[in-house]
Amino acid sequence: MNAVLASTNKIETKNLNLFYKNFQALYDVSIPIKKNKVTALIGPSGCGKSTYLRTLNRMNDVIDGTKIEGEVLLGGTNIYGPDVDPVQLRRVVGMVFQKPNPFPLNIFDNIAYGPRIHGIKNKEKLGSIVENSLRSAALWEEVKDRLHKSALGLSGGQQQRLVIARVLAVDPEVILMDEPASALDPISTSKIEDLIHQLKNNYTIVIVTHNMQQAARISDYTGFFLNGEMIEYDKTNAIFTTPRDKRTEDYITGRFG
Ligand SMILES: Nc1ncnc2c1ncn2[C@@H]1O[C@H](COP(=O)(O)OP(=O)(O)OP(=O)(O)O)[C@@H](O)[C@H]1O
Repeated sequence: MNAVLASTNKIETKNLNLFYKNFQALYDVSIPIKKNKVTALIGPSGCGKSTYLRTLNRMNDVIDGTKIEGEVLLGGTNIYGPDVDPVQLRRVVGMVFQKPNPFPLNIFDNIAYGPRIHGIKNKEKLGSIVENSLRSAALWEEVKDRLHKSALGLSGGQQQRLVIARVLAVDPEVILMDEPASALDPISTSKIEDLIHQLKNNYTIVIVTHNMQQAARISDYTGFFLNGEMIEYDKTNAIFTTPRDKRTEDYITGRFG
């Protein structure tokens, strides 16, 4: 079997079309997203990467006038089906944005926020979720003595790891990241990249990035988007060394975008 098709799919999008009112932003996008792998989405500005990412946890639902056709299967279930609760879905498919967005609360309460909403009240249980999530996000050692200080006092890179810990605290299966390191300095970026590498042992990760070196460094699979179409999807190494489509080659060699 083709190596690209060999490992298990965590999410499959099938013939996805997305419209913002009369404007079509995605055309017939089909991608198999592999379990416990990092999939990078690359392409020039405005080609639909973030739009596609948002279809994976129905974040586009909150944008007025959005219409979607096709299927997004998560473990075989269409997430756009009538029985799916988008709030529950977003627990399973968490999201991290470009700018870290901690709540104006202390560090502990930022992480405990989601578990509390999902009904966990027990102090000890919350304490262990907070500690485990911060450990998994490689932040525990830096914040363990200031859990009751404001999260807004952390550096940008620490805030982004806090946001990742907040996502982990509700026990997701998939983590979507929209340019999670583009607002960070090189050292913080490298910490986030190391963290992504760790996290894929337990989670499936989809990341939008403008940085092709980053895509090459951290991802197992890469999808190249152009004008709302997914032009080419393959193992990252193949995309960067032997792209099949001339447009992919032009993009990765810097001829446009
Ligand atoms: N809420 C919206 N309403 C209308 N059009 C939108 C909306 N969001 C995005 N678009 C349009 O959809 C297209 C795809 O945008 P999208 O943000 O998904 O691209 P992108 O590849 O993520 O871009 P960038 O790399 O610059 O973030 C663009 O033409 C954009 O202007």
